Amino acid sequence: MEFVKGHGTENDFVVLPDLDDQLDLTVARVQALCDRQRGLGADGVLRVVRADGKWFMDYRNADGSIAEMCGNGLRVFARYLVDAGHQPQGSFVVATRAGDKTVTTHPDGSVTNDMGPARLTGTSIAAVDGQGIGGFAVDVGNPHLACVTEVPVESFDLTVPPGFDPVMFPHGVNVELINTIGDNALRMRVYERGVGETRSCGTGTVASVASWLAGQGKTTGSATVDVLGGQVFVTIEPTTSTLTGPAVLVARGELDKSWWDALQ
Ligand SMILES: N[C@@H](CCC[C@H](N)C(=O)O)C(=O)O
Repeated sequence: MEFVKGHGTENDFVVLPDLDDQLDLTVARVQALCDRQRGLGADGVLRVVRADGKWFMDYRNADGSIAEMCGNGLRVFARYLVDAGHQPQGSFVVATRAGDKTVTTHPDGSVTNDMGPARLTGTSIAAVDGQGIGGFAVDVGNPHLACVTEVPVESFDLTVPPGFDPVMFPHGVNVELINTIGDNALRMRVYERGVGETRSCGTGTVASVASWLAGQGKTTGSATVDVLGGQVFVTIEPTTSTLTGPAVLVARGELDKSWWDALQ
């Protein structure tokens, strides 16, 4: 069983090509694959399926839970399809649980995702390190609470999950902490639902820019977002948003069949 390891701004993934939709990707298998001691190690798994003439990105968080969308994963997924010869360089559509997304791969290895609309659904408070930090709830296909703060994001302890309002976010939420660091330039840290702190979150960067704009009374604009694993560029438009950033394939290999079969 083939695997590929890749990352987008160090948000890392195990890519599992399963074109004919044969794999039984159980929670235990996802957890083992993502475990950095007993598996390959990753923030999530991207299962590559070809269904009804379309590519489908089956995304799983490291804890085995299913999420609707993954922005960094989508770039890695697109890079894999081009690298494997399944798609020519350029634009094509990938189906996700949050709908069809157009991706455009570039010769320098970067990828631009059309992420769809970033919808602001209200305001709420994240409890981080004993502090209440206000932010906007943003739906980028998956749920975010994106909090612009003047407290330096480096100072927060994200080894502990942030608290949030379970009524507003009944299915959990990804929490972003954001500083403005220059003209149209942000820095972000993120605590991801189903994973913990990661070095980047693509949907989180889109939510962050939408929240930062909303704080200025704006609904459109662009910004770079520095994350622990690099930098991405986000544009928010009236009816959609785009995310551009690197997508790197690191390794490919074979999973051991007896290891896989022993996991239920
Ligand atoms: N890292 C991803 C987001 C993955 C899903 C998220 N943890 C969730 O549960 O919604 C990204 O790059 O967007």
